[in-house]
Amino acid sequence: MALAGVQVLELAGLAPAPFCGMILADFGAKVIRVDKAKSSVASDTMARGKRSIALDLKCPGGVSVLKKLCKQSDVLIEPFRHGVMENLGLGPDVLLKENPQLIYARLTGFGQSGKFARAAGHDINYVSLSGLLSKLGRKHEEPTFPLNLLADFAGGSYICALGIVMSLFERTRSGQGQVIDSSMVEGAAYLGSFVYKTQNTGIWSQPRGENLLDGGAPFYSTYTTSEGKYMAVGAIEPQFYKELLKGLDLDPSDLPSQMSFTDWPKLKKIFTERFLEKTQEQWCEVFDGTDACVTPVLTFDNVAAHPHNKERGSFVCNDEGEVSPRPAPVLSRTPAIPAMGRDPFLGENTYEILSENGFSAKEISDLQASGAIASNKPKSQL
Ligand SMILES: C[C@H](CCC[C@@H](C)[C@H]1CC[C@H]2[C@@H]3[C@H](O)C[C@@H]4C[C@H](O)CC[C@]4(C)[C@H]3C[C@H](O)[C@]12C)C(=O)SCCNC(=O)CCNC(=O)[C@H](O)C(C)(C)COP(=O)(O)OP(=O)(O)OC[C@H]1O[C@@H](n2cnc3c(N)ncnc32)[C@H](O)[C@@H]1OP(=O)(O)O
Repeated sequence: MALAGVQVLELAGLAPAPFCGMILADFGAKVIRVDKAKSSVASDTMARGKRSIALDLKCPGGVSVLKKLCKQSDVLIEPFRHGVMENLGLGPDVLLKENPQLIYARLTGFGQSGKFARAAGHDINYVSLSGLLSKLGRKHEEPTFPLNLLADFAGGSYICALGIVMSLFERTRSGQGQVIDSSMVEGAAYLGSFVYKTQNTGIWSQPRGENLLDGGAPFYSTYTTSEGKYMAVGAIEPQFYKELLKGLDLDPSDLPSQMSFTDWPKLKKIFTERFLEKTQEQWCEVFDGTDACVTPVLTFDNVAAHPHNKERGSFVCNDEGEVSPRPAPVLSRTPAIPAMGRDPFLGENTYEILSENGFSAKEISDLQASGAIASNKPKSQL
């Protein structure tokens, strides 16, 4: 796999860092999640392919274990607000001095500097500060956030994973590590570059929810079918719009022009009424295989069984019967091979990780006795 041979330490966090670690694990990195020794519940629901070591970083023994692990690792991902790592004596100055090749990824909401650097926050706060939330939502409604996908995962996990991979690549030339300041506000804003950089084109000239791509246009929207399911329509270009009208059995000469936005509400009403005439399956029969850009809104229950997704194997099922998306993108020679086993228990692999990283059996039992480490399988793995 592409990242084989790369050792990553992921300090346990809520959602963005876990997904970042999972991406790296899916593509072959050896990812070690560092859990709290005193914690009993894992909040990491994206632990695929990871192992877990439990350390108490509030005690000197735990800190020195992490330092030693960092000396032998390529990447550290830390998910705490600014200042937490420094307070633990694990700031980048300390760790990069001991291992100048370390890539020290700091995945936070507000970044390492600025007024909010030490403030608590969640996805919705980061998207709001990115400016993008003001653009999302239906007409006359409050801004609507797309679950916690935009900042946590797209602007957070993915952007941070990209930073890590770029740093690993750069390190092959310089031999040096570096610090990644991955702010979810900035990651989300950066993903919104298209919206920022098209502000003067006129496509956002109307209030929120009344534009081309924010649900204002009748040909870029969702519609309810006769049995209460939905179809997604994205027929922007005239040739595709023509196919849409054909599928809906509407005569263009009876309708206002496609780009007359003052007529969009009227056109939307016509489309709404037409979509209510058939079931989702019937509309798929009409539109599948055409260029009308009309697709069913699939649910988690039927997404893996859709013929297109099934043919490509876009979803995988693990040993516990849990269906999830296959890692993307697909690399031709070194594709990701997601692990199929269950997620690790907290501290399940503490002993094996320590011994792989040069700790003797005596050192491990001393650490255990001092409470610096914890394990779910204390005896069986010694
Ligand atoms: C909207 C999302 C958040 C969604 C989260 C949910 C998806 C999950 C939340 C709860 C989960 C459920 C729950 O766990 C129960 C079940 C468990 C089961 O296994 C699965 C199902 C569950 C139902 C489970 C399901 C889901 O997983 C949940 C519902 C987000 O937006 S996430 C993004 C949040 N923002 C950031 O990550 C930005 C950067 N971070 C921060 O700003 C802060 O970390 C944050 C998030 C505000 C939290 O602040 P907090 O004060 O709590 O932490 P920090 O200031 O960062 O400090 C951490 C302290 O911990 C100490 N520490 C760390 N490691 C160790 C260690 N190994 N040993 C000892 N101590 C440690 C560290 O020193 C800090 O201590 P101090 O405070 O003293 O400095």
